[in-house]
Amino acid sequence: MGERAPLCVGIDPHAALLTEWGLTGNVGGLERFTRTVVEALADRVAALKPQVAFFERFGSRGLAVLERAVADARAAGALVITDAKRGDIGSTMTAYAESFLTPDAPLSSDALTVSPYLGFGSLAPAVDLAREHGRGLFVLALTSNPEGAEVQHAVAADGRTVAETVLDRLAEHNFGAEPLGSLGAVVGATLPPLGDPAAAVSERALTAVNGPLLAPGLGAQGAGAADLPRVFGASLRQVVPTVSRDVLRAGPDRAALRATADRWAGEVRAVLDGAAP
Ligand SMILES: O=c1ccn([C@@H]2O[C@H](COP(=O)(O)O)[C@@H](O)[C@H]2O)c(=O)[nH]1
Repeated sequence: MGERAPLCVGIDPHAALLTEWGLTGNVGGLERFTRTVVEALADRVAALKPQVAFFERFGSRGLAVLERAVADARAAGALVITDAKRGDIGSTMTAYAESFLTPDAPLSSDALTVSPYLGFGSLAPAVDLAREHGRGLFVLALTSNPEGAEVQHAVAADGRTVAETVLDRLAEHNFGAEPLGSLGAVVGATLPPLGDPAAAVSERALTAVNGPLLAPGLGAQGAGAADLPRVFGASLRQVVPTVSRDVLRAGPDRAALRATADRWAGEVRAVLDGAAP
């Protein structure tokens, strides 16, 4: 991740955070919050991850704030991973992919989170468009929330968990790419350690993805940097650690936002450096 902090910070303007920052709970507050985060962090962290839900809540004016944030963050050199978790039948998936992955789209992003739970093949239009335009996807495999297990831990006829099936499909797409392919997975940092009977994927499957592993769950959801080696094992070098509320709570002071992001960056760097090939 170069000179930038090896960290993705989420832009999640929760109603409670707007209040904590002394902002009004309207689109004006949303805009102030979002602009502050982008101005404080877009020049120092590897990636910013706006959570679309918090912008959609305000309708078209919220989406206008999101558009500007995406453009400003990219202009400042941060990668923008738009967290929209899109997934639908293939023909509709094309429209979702065009909304986030084509260069001229108002919400044109470096990467998009997508859901494979209408079948991995339904994501084909997004895969094709990401390839065509040099963008990335993060496919939900093992999410950080405990409820995800009832779907993602289910065992298919061949003995693999559903999550492992998703990882294996990504591995097919990224096979041979160097240093890594652009199709990644979402794998929560909150998961049980590899080898634990409750872990639904193997170290082999994670490593074989040969693409980035977006790891939410740090901070507010309880995971820490020290958990990453236990959860990811040999795939640690692929991990993109991501944190939202734990950094955002430091605002609205820009220096405090930067200091908190720097602290997280230091902690994850210490762990990731140990995994460098
Ligand atoms: O498995 C997942 C996938 C996505 N998320 C999203 O990441 C952030 C986490 O926010 P925190 O404040 O750091 O808990 C949020 O936007 C989620 O929708 C996730 O948590 N887990």
